Amino acid sequence: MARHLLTSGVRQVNIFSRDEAKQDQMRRAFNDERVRFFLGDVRDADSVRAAVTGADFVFHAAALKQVPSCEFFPQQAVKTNVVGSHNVIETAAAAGVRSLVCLSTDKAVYPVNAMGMSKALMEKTAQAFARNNPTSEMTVSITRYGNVMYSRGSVIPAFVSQVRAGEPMIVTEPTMTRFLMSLAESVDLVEHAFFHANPGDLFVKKAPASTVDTLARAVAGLFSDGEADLRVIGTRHGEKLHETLLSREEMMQAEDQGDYFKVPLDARGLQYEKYFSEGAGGVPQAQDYASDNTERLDIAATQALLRTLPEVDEELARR
Ligand SMILES: O=c1ccn([C@@H]2O[C@H](COP(=O)(O)OP(=O)(O)O[C@H]3O[C@H](CO)[C@@H](O)[C@H](O)[C@H]3O)[C@@H](O)[C@H]2O)c(=O)[nH]1
Repeated sequence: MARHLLTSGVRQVNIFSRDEAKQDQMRRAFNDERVRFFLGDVRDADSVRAAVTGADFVFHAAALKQVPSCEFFPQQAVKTNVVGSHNVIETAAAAGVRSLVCLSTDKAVYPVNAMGMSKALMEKTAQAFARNNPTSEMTVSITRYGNVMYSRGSVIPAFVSQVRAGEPMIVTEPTMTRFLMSLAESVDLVEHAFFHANPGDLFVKKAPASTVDTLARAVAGLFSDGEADLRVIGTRHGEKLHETLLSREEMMQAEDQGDYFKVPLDARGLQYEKYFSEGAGGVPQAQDYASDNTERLDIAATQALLRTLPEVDEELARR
């Protein structure tokens, strides 16, 4: 995101995070005076204030995001993903930020794990801010992602290194499906939200999906000449068989924007009797938008998608 912003000619990019070592790596990689680094933690509102003061746009991606670890430490997920997000929203609004995009996940829909539950509450916190502060200068919006391919700690780099080492590929449940998005597409989604959001809007990018079995075989086919060697270990703590980017109820409200769906804020107040109208009738036809009913990629199509990733090209060049 920062790289993308710098090429688009912004005046300054503030990067706020907890990890000084990673900041040091980024400082060297960017080597650009327009990038400023702020150490802190979203749990500490004072540290957030320094980073958002003077900013026009804020992109909030700070989170505990690993499903299994949040199952063991749910309070930590609440502190960072819920309380921390509240701190970011309130602090950014007070500092005069014009637009804040909060990153969420398909795991926030019908959540079954602590990570998804905490992200669902982050979404509610952002929507409640929009509903309760109609005169705020700041537009807060939400983007919901499926799996971002090759993101740190995710399954694709793990599969690549297992194949390269000649080790079996560790597969949880072969029939599990996941939406697949590239990092470039996830940057586009945030940009789309920055430019098109009304307060409280939620955006998703339409995306295809594959089973984990297909994904593993696609990686094996790209990085080895032999048969895929899969070791099935079963579902991990808190994992779902399929993910949902939009619930049926959200699909009923969603606006189809081509590559994106936008779900507008339900801005009604608590006095529901004001909204009574006769004759709504009928059962609205809508389905969840889920990884088991979106476009399904086979091995060849998954490989074609993987080949569009710069990380995969770099790895293949090292073969
Ligand atoms: O060694 C492994 C690790 C994972 N999986 C499976 O691969 C898929 C993807 O797993 P992973 O890359 O760990 O991603 P998720 O657990 O689906 O979660 C990621 O994708 C979410 C969006 O769905 C984000 O919200 C999370 O932050 C991010 O960690 C899942 O079906 C896993 O069960 C394996 O088969 N073997």
